Amino acid sequence: MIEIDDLHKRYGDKTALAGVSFSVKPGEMFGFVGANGAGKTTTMRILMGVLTADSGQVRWNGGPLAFADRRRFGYMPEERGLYQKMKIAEQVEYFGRLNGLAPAAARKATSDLLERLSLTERAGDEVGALSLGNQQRVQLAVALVHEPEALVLDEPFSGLDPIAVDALAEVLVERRRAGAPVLFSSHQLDLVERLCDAVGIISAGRMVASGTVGELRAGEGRGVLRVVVREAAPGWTAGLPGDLAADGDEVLFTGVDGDGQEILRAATAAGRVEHFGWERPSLTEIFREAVA
Ligand SMILES: Nc1ncnc2c1ncn2[C@@H]1O[C@H](COP(=O)(O)OP(=O)(O)OP(=O)(O)O)[C@@H](O)[C@H]1O
Repeated sequence: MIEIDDLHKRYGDKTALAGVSFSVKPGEMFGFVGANGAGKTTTMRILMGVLTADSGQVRWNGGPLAFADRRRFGYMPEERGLYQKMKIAEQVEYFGRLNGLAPAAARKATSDLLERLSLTERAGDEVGALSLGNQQRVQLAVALVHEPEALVLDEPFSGLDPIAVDALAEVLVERRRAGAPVLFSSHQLDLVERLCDAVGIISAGRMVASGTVGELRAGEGRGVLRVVVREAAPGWTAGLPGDLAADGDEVLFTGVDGDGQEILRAATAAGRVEHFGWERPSLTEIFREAVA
């Protein structure tokens, strides 16, 4: 398990992190989201030992995260660091070796990954000759080649076409299934909503919301309860909780705490209930509200 505990970081007089804490469990995919400049990259750099925190701790399986542990992590930094003149397959293999794989294992893992990421035909090309999206795929292959025990990926999906997004998502899901904690940052909230077990929203160096997507969407007072009652006696909504807006037989309740069973009982007593259901906010709406 990766645990980030109360990280603080200043750059000169600029506060980048003001107490960031969260954890990523084994086999959990954690989406790290936040506006530009919120502190995601700084957090990930501290996690990977590229930067030191002013205070706070990063723990791995209960103990301080050591250099040797980090070698078994897969990291994709924000500043992509590939050797432009080196051939793709050689480069991925090289990083595999650097991270402890034996030569044959590095070769096999490289060839498998290039296949998965549709790069096999480019294996002998120099990285510098690739489009940006394809360079991104190589960067991902480099982060994944040694079958890391944990993944820390800064914007891994940015700039990828939809087919590459699916291929990468599949690889990440596999690593998760193998028990690795997977942490990635992204501005693609639909993707985070689709893939992640847990989400953390950071704003101005503080975590302002975290939990499973389901928890965030169903939070107290969140969402709109939509009720349609046919042939209801007028005034059936009198005294019910929340703010309501009626349009014919349809009534929308907002700001309702709890599960709305009281409203269901009143609706059933009043007429024929055709619809009773929560319309939950999307992650994008939750994000906007959290960082506002
Ligand atoms: N080397 C640096 N020197 C000074 N300020 C920095 C430095 N690196 C980051 N910052 C500042 O720290 C804050 C957090 O930046 P960070 O890069 O961690 O945000 P982010 O959430 O990753 O943003 P983005 O989504 O734009 O990548 C920002 O205000 C940024 O300007």
